[in-house]
Amino acid sequence: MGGRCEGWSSLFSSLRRATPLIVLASFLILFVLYYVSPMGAAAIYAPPSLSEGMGLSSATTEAYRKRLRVRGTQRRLPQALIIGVRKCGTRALLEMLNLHPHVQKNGMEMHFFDDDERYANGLEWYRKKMPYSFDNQVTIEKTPSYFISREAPARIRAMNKTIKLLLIVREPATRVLSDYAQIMDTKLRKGKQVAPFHKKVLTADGEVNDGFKAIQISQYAVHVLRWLREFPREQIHIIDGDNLIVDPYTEIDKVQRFLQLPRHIHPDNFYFNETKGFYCMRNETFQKCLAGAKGRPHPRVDPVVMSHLRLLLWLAHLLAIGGLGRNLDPGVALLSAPLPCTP
Ligand SMILES: Nc1ncnc2c1ncn2[C@@H]1O[C@H](COP(=O)(O)OS(=O)(=O)O)[C@@H](OP(=O)(O)O)[C@H]1O
Repeated sequence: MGGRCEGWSSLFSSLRRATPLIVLASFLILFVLYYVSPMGAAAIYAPPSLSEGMGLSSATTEAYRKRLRVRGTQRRLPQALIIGVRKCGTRALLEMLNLHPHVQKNGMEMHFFDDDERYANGLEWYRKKMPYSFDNQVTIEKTPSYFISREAPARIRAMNKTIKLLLIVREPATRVLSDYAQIMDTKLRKGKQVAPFHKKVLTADGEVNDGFKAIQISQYAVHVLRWLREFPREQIHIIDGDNLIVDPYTEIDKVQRFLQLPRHIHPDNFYFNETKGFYCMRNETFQKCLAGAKGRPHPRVDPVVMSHLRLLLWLAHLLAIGGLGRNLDPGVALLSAPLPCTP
């Protein structure tokens, strides 16, 4: 009897002696679980999969995502921006980069640097709109209209003169057609008429119609010159949007390197979706194709009109670069003048 009692009491006393050690070990385990558990990653990746499964709107998903805070994260100003060009694959680029664990996208177009009212809210307001990120992650925002904004380049430089800029372009006439397809879609939905493509892009005497905003946007050289006044060329990475459609990995891999990220995105992250006719994305936790508004069929246009437009836009680029031409002088006067807008 006495032997059994001695056994219990020695067990209790060793337990008592080990108590501080047990408490410390439990704290350590809890600490490690809290910071390293996959819940953190799950929280970050949960919204995209939820949005697919539950059909949440992207705005709802974005709002949900922005409220989630994982320990060790904070909201940061973007260290990279997709500045444009509209209809060149800016959304695909952002979503594809977001496959990288060191990238944290801001899903909504913020229009912070091209909208005076928003800009007046100040950088702290803008920072608070950004998603939570870890300190080894790059926060990326995309607003395609920064590209054509007069004010955006200097404002962005004032925020961070070493920021990395991503500019995705497509063959300029194809971009005009894509823009026209979107304008047409919106107008037809509202029961409005749309002028045929050739009437929108060319004047009656066969010149390029500079009054059409889609044409102004496709005159890349005029806008690029404005950016180059604020940023060195090495800080702007140009992505081939036509190639992103057919070979996304090659383009994304170049961006990974430009952003000095570990090479985490692989060819397997992309798969061709026959029904959609485009590449979709996947990683360990989700797969995603862009919504129907991306990759809508283009209206059929007379190939002669397209090649004429291509030639005229190419000439416009040369004139802008060479500083020749009546409307395309890249001098201060033109580059700082507001764009005429008659879409
Ligand atoms: N993987 C994938 N899936 C779907 N769409 C893709 C993809 N890669 C590039 N693209 C091209 O992206 C074009 C739309 O460009 P943006 O996202 O810049 O448009 S927008 O300015 O934000 O409205 C869109 O242009 P359109 O085809 O003219 O609609 C697509 O061709």
